[in-house]
Formats: sequence, C-alpha cells, structure tokens
Amino acid sequence: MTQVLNGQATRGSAIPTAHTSPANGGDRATLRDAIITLQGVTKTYDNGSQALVNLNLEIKRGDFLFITGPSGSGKSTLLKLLYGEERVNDGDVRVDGYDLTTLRGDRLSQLRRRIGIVFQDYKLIPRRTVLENVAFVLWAQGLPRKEIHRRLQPALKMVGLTHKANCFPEQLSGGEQQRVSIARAIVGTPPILLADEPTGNLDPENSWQVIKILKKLNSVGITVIVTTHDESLIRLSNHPAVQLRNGYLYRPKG
Ligand SMILES: Nc1ncnc2c1ncn2[C@@H]1O[C@H](COP(=O)(O)OP(=O)(O)OP(=O)(O)O)[C@@H](O)[C@H]1O
Repeated sequence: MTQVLNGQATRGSAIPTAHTSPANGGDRATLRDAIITLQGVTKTYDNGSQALVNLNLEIKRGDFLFITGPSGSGKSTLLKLLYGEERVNDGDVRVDGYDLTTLRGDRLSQLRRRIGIVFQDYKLIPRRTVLENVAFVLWAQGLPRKEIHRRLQPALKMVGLTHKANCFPEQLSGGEQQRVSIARAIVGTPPILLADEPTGNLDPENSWQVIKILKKLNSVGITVIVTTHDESLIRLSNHPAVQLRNGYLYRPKG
C-alpha cells in the first residue's frame, strides 16, 4: 500500500516528510530543519516528456532516503533538479537555503560545492590516479596544496582505499572505482550527498559495501539521497524509501 505525495493528496496540508520518526519517541526528527523541500514541482522536457508531476517532498537534515521506481519514472530528473542541472517548469525547489528556481552563476556554484554527487558510471578521469581524481575537486576550488593534502587521506580512508592512492582507474575493480567516486564526492565535506543508481553496475557484495559507506557518511551527519532499482538493498539497509511511478511520488504507508 502506498500513499501518493503529489497534487491533491497533499494540497492544503504540511508537505509530507520523507523522514521516519525514531521509534523511541525521540524528538530529534522534529527539531531538525528541512534541508531539501520540493513543492508542487512539475518537470516536462522540451520534447514533451513529462518526468515529474506536481511533486511535494521534504527531506530533513541528516536523513537517509532511497528513491526507487522503474526506468524512466523520473529518479534522475529529481536529483538533477536538486543540483541545478535541470530546471522546474512549475513549483519550488529549495536546497540548503538556496532557491533553485532562480539560482544562477556564482550562487549556483556555491550550492554545488555543498552537494556531493555519485553516478552509476563513476565518471573518473582515466589518466589521473586515485589521489588526483579525488584531489581534482579541491584544486578546481582553488584550495591551498597543504589543505588539499590534509583532506585527501581521511576521504580515502573513509572508503578503504588508502592503499590504492597511486593506482589508475583501469587498475581498479568496479566497486573500488565507485568508492573512489564517493571519496571525490565527500572530500569537500558537503552536507548533502546525492547518489544516482550508485550500485547499478555492481554485484551484490560490492553494492552492499557501497551502501555501508553511504550509511557511515550519514551517521556522521551527511544527508544522503540514493536512487536505486534494487529493493533488496533498501530492505537490508533499513532506511525509508519513496517510489516514483510515471513522475508521481509515492511512499509506503506507515
Ligand atoms: N534530457 C531529456 N530530454 C528529454 N526527455 C528526457 C530527458 N531526460 C529524461 N527524459 C525523460 O524523462 C523521463 C524521466 O527520466 P529519468 O531519467 O528521470 O528517469 P529514471 O527514473 O532516472 O530512469 P532510469 O532508471 O532508466 O535512469 C523519461 O520519460 C525520460 O525519457
């Protein structure tokens, strides 16, 4: 059984939160502020493809949320709206205090520094070592060399790849390459991590290893949003999930 989160079902009431309150009655959830809010969001591409329909969603700081759904249901589009790769046709998107409907130029770059992104196909630079791939973001931001080196080791340690620092991507397994891309996403210490089908190319063991790293990052306060087709990973990880179907968002009743 699912509850629709779009359109009429939520109009006039508070935006549904994706967060599941702690069973022990702790009020941590209510005290935390929303880090991501989507209100009445509709996205139709120029060719007429309707990706998202009147969607409402609130994600609180420190949440871990899965977004699931069949191919073409709008999962990647939803993430792209959060980092300003695509724009809404209608509605509001707010991320970490930034209003994405109007965000351009330097302010958009500022927001993007506050979001780490992990993709299914890793997107590593082939002719750069693991260390250089992870350092690249910080170089691009103009951080001093000393500061870059200070940050690299903890990031590589977090993903268990300190010993592969001088390898090139082609010398790594798929799971290791994905862990490098996670290190790259978090080396700038962003408060938000978006992972678009991060386990799509991995076997079950490597997939679980990736999810365990994402859980660890969440446990230190990073808000984590993961799209996946893999229902078994969601069950294993014990975090809330919402589902997209044809651009409509649903969540399990509970
Ligand atoms: N750049 C684009 N131009 C036109 N239509 C697009 C574009 N990107 C996505 N779409 C369409 O928008 C809809 C949602 O696509 P989206 O990529 O968000 O789905 P998805 O759930 O991430 O799919 P998958 O699981 O296959 O990655 C689909 O109908 C898709 O064809």
